[in-house]
Amino acid sequence: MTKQNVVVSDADSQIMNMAISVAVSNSSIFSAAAEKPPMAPGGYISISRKRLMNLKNLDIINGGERLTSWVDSMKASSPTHIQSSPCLVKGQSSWMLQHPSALDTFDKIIEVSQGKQIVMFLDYDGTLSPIVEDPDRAFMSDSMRKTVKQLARCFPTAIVSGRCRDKVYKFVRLAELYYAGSHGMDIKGPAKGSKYKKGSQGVLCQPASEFLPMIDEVYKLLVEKTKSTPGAKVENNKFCLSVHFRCVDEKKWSELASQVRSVLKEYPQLRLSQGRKVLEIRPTIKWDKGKALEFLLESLGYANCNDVFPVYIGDDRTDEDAFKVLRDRGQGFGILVSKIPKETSATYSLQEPAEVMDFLQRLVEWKRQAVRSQAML
Ligand SMILES: O=P(O)(O)OC[C@H]1O[C@H](O[C@H]2O[C@H](CO)[C@@H](O)[C@H](O)[C@H]2O)[C@H](O)[C@@H](O)[C@@H]1O
Repeated sequence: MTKQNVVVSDADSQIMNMAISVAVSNSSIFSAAAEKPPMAPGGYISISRKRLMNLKNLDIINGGERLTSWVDSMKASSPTHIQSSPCLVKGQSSWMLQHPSALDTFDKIIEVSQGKQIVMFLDYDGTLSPIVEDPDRAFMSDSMRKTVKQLARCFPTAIVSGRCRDKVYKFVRLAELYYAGSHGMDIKGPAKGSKYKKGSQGVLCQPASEFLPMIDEVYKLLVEKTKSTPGAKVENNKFCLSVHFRCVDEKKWSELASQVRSVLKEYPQLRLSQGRKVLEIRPTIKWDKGKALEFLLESLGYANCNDVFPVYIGDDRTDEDAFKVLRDRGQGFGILVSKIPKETSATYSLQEPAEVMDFLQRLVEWKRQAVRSQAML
């Protein structure tokens, strides 16, 4: 297995020149000589954005893909493979022009939201809490909790997470928020204390409830199957499952992919996608974080409404569904939390949870100031 740097050439939009290092094996992507792209200057391999997206967005239905594609995708999504290079720095600045910092453009953002109701959607892991090795210890700081609490007093606010709703609630511990767990497949309104609460606000939506027994069954099978792979961790997120490989030695990723695939091939009703060093398994129903966002806007009374301004902040591929919805609606915008250039439908960017907190605090400050000014009129 050889390691080579890959520069993503973006013929269509010429946006991205990000450099990632991919361990190139005899994968389906690179195996056929005719399919090998020519070497670009500087020893980089140049592949088209379309091909990279095929690799990155590998949405593997019931294990039909070649195993090497799984492993390539796991590597391509792995931050440990990102290396600094002049090309990356250049790519970073051109990407930042396309996706400016939401902090630097704060005044512009406020200007376009004028007269509209801002509604906030916040992903959890990597957005409100830093990414850590142990998923059970992804705690949110007290200052972030305080900020989100203040935010929810100013705007309707929802947490949209891949985690099961109960677990994300245990981390956030704010009853006044909307929660959409299991990648939006489990939505509940605020228990108390929200002026944006509508009706009784119990469970609002569980579109995958019939999959519960299957998810439980597959969870047990995956735990059993992957127990021989050191560091692998299967997380039951109620309507979906996560197989973590952050703590698995890279040499064992192929073994883990093979174990997961052997279980999933018996369950064509489930599909697999990828997050940050995690394989995500969920029902094949047409429901995702984007649909959850639309459902929540509707529940809040903002369906077909022109004066709403939804803002979605997230760091993961699963957040792209919500970014796309906002793009397509032409309402509000998405903010991608990332230190590195990524293909995204988000409009703006923030580097890390600390910057997310700064941005949320500025929103709160702006709103308070606006209310004060209004009261003085
Ligand atoms: O939608 P999110 O709230 O971002 O949830 C996506 C997954 O997040 C968690 O995993 C990620 O964070 C962990 C803790 O920092 C990290 O160890 C892991 O590598 C990341 O993938 C969560 O554990 C998953 O269940 C969620 O699906």
